[in-house]
Amino acid sequence: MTDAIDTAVLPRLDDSLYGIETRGVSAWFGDRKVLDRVSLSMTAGQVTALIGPSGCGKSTYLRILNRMHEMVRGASLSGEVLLAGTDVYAAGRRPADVRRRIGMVFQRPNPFPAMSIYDNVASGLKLAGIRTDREHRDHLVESSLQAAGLWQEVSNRLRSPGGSLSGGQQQRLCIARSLAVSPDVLLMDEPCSALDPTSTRRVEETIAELRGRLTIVIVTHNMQQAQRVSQSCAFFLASHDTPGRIVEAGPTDRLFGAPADQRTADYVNGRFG
Ligand SMILES: Nc1ncnc2c1ncn2[C@@H]1O[C@H](COP(=O)(O)OP(=O)(O)OP(=O)(O)O)[C@@H](O)[C@H]1O
Repeated sequence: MTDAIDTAVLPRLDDSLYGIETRGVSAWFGDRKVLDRVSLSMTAGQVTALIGPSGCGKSTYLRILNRMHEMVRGASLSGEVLLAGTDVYAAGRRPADVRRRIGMVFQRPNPFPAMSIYDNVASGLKLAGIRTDREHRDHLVESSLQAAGLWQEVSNRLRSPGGSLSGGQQQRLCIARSLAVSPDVLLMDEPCSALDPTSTRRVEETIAELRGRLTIVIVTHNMQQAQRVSQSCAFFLASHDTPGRIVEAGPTDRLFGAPADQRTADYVNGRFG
């Protein structure tokens, strides 16, 4: 094992936090424009929540951040996505490398159900092409499960299948799998929408514990959740003839307590959407 590999997969420390920023990002599916010049800075080590009514482009925006948008046939985009000051769409940058630095957790937990809990977490390393020896892998699996808040519940059954866990545990397993490769950014697309309230709380606790260790961007429809987990918020809005735009972005307390735009006030107070 080389030092370079070791450093690449060690749990992240505060001094290596990177934020992510977009400048003038627009997106299309075919010739339909769904996002219009979205500029947003997502602060290193903080949780940024993307909120807004259904169809305003939140998930599309999230998927642009780690180059998943381009996997959809006919999809295109313009603008810049800067991670540590470098455009993730720069010529020569490999999408797989970008996705390793910017991980994603989806709406429905998607562990490999027949694969063991241990191997599910280790699969993150394998998929990223990171080779480790057994001892180091054990360490990474444990520290990733610890960071995802699942270690205590599974440490005595690491060889049980991932599919034997509850929905909430499976979602934390997916978080652990993402963390195993030490990403700079974790994207979460409505990670609790398929979970019961208790599991939701547990995932929210995990998000709170991860704060300060990496940068998190979460899409949520749940206004209470946005207030509980995020420090910054961006409110997206689209209409039938206008693509999604950011109406307002800033500290979560301000967006909910003293929004500058009436549409933000109406949305966060549940008057539409
Ligand atoms: N694969 C696709 N092909 C064509 N159009 C798409 C595709 N995915 C999304 N869209 C369209 O792009 C627009 C933005 O969708 P997106 O899913 O990003 O919105 P959203 O704000 O995340 O919605 P929701 O909150 O319902 O998940 C919508 O009009 C949607 O119909």
